Amino acid sequence: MKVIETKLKDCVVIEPTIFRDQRGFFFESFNAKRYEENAGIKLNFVQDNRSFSTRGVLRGLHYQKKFPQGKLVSVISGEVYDVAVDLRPNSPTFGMYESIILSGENKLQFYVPPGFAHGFCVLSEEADFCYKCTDFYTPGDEAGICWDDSTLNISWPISNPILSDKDLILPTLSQIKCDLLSRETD
Ligand SMILES: Cc1cn([C@H]2C[C@H](O)[C@@H](COP(=O)(O)OP(=O)(O)O[C@H]3O[C@@H](C)C(=O)[C@@H](O)[C@H]3O)O2)c(=O)[nH]c1=O
Repeated sequence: MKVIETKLKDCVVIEPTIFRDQRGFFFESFNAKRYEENAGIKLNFVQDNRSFSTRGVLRGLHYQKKFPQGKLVSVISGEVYDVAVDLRPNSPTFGMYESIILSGENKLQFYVPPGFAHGFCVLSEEADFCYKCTDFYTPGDEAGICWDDSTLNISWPISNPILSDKDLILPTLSQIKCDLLSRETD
């Protein structure tokens, strides 16, 4: 496996080693020992998620407040533009984002640490998306930032995305900044 650093502290891209033969391919999509030794991912994953979306769907940018989730995300089939935003107030890269194209073809994985917001938009006709989480989904703890926040200025490759009702009314980063800072001192 190859681990590629990003400009955001602790957020890495993983290129798994793919074994191909006449039958097709094989790869380890997770291995606790290797992912800790090579990519520094020490937290245990406790929940696996899968979502299916069609072209133009944008999910995000989501995070959990009291129970932050680290996410190891990848695409089984299709192609997405995936985004992580550093929301850790004490981080040198607070408020910055990283993006990557994930696809069934490139088989890349993106590790989005706890304390980040995460989202993606679908570039193919359909996308089958999967991710492991380091904490459980906690209804009521969910939060988000609007995808088109001008401060973040994310270079989304689509316009007029299809959003959930919940994602249509998310606040901006500046609107949640006080909340993030107050939680840091709790
Ligand atoms: C995220 C999640 C949702 N649900 C339920 C709640 C709801 O009825 C339905 C759809 O939920 P959502 O609209 O929040 O799904 P979605 O918009 O796909 O939310 C996900 O977006 C991506 C970008 C992430 O990073 C994830 O952490 C998660 O926030 O599924 C669970 O049961 N468990 C979960 O872990």
